[in-house]
Amino acid sequence: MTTKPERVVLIGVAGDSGCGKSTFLRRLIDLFGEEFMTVICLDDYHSLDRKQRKETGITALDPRANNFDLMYEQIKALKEGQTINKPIYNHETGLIDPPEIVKPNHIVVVEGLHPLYDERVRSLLDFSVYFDISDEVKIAWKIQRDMAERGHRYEDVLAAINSRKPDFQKYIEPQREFADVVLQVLPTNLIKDDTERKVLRVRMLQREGKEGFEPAYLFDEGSTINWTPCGRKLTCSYPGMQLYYGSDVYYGRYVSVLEVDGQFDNLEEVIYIETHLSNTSTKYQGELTQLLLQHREYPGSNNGTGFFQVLTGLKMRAAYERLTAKEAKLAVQV
Ligand SMILES: Nc1ncnc2c1ncn2[C@@H]1O[C@H](COP(=O)(O)OP(=O)(O)OP(=O)(O)O)[C@@H](O)[C@H]1O
Ligand SMILES: O=C(CO)[C@H](O)[C@H](O)COP(=O)(O)O
Repeated sequence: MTTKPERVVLIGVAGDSGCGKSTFLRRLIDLFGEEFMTVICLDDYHSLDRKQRKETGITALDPRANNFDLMYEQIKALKEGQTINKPIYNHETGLIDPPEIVKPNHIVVVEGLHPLYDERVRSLLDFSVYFDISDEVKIAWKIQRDMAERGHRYEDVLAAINSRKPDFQKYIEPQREFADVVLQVLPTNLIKDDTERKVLRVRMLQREGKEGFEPAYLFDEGSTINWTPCGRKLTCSYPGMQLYYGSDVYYGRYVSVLEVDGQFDNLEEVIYIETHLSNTSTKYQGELTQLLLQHREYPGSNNGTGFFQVLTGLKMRAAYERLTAKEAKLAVQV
């Protein structure tokens, strides 16, 4: 940590395992800097260790396997500027290790399966995102990672995903109702019966009416836009690229929707898309493209997943700047 924060800004990053949360956190570090930001992984609040879960048949996704009272007390304490003694869940051993000291920081990110599940924890968050990856894409990503990097067999990966599904639908997925931004990753509409899942359709749902959050839009705020940017200024090989902007109702609330279907052939050309977006919360024209280019090696940098992850990060930075400026103003008035 650099200096003692006047105001701790709390960010929630929710989603199932293997949905791109770690990649997103790396993008947040690019924006805030490692020193300025502390990440709390909510797996550390598992109250049942691996053996206990196996014995009881309760999964880690089930609230009964997690200590929400402690989670709330400790996140609240951090937000109030206090140091906490946080438990640690050890993924290597499956055991709960002795706790560690965590100091408050300017930005505290709470990431994992349940940041929006408990009403008390949720109410502490200043900004939140939910990673909503469709089953088809989740399976493709998990199979690619677990087979290539962890030596798992195809059938085992599939069985693991299926065994988590009932609790995922009961306890994890419903949290998307409460997120300020939902990033949906779906199969492309550009290829009929695509099975490779390399080309993706990505949607960024931005909550309307949240104080200080101005959703990004394409061309004209409030309109419905379908845009095919391929041509002289954007190189698109097969199957091309399609953008959409419009409004929708999501869990009974208005959201602004931005969508990118397809992939970028040349990342430098993303600037062309960026210049047609407004309310991006960038500090200069081209910053979004620059941030993408900075880590072109991250998964998804060449499609809507990377693009919208960066845009969501910029919205979080804007929230941080607004909240800390407000705090500073109040301090001057006192
Ligand atoms: N945008 C993307 N495009 C393609 N593959 C991706 C993308 N994001 C993530 N993946 C794949 O999914 C894997 C998991 O991503 P990541 O580690 O960011 O997710 P996570 O939610 O933090 O997972 P875990 O909780 O299991 O650590 C990556 O190794 C990569 O194979
Ligand atoms: O969904 C998860 C969050 O990352 C894990 O499955 C959960 O934390 C249990 O971990 P492990 O499988 O290592 O015991």
